[in-house]
Amino acid sequence: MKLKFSKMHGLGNDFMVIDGVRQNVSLSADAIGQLGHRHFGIGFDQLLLVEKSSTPGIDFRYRIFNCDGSEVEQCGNGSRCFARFVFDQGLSDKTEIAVETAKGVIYPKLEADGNVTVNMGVPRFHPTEIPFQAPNEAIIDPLIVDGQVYDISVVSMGNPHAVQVVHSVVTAPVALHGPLIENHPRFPQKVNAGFMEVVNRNEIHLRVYERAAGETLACGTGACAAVVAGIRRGLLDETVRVHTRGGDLTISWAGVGQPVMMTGPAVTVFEGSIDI
Ligand SMILES: N[C@@H](CCC[C@H](N)C(=O)O)C(=O)O
Repeated sequence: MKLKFSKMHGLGNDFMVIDGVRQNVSLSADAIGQLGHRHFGIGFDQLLLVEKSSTPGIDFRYRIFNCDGSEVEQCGNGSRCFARFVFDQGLSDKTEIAVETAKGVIYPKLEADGNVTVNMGVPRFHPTEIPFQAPNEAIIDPLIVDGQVYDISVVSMGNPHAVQVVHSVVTAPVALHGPLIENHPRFPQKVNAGFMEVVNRNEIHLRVYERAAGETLACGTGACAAVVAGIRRGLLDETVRVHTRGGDLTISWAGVGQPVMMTGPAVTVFEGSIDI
């Protein structure tokens, strides 16, 4: 069978996006892993699958798979590409849609300037919602990694994040400590590890070692989690420019109980088809 797809990216976080509304798609974790391979496949950080939703008032269902084939709950850069894809492919003529994910509904909106703004939902902090092994909810938790104590803030944006503040993202040991944090036994479903350098109250630099994908050029949910963590620590104001290695995102959060808003680009690189 020939499977049609688009190759897209949000700030260099790259995706294979598949229309599962007009195509009958069934891919095993192994098959996704092969497609995701940078040398033997198409290559991507995540595969995004567009499906119909059976929930009244919801336009689509959004399924996300890391490049190792594992299904995950949320992907921020992917959500902007998802909205651009369904509009450009004629699956919807709406510029604002409601999209069901494994962990709640998100609301992407295509902006006149080509960017996409997404209401990413309300962040969660309770250890059981991450999940994270801790006696109670805290803004900062000490995590012992390789004999050192890391002050992390845990945030769920649907998917799990552990954010730490570093002096410089250039010298931060992302490749060395990212996998140790990702696989730390206190995170039973693993975690995305964020390294945030605060420039001022409205600007940060961020690198994220993503669960199952390694360091990516940008992580949308990682940016949301970092800004939320920075605001809770009293370091940041409500609206923050996040500089990633792949470019900039704007993230806003009005506080506990409020949704996180993310604005940034979504780019189609090419369309293709592959025999599966
Ligand atoms: N790149 C994404 C996050 C993708 C999922 C993540 N690796 C996980 O396992 O939770 C983003 O832009 O949010």
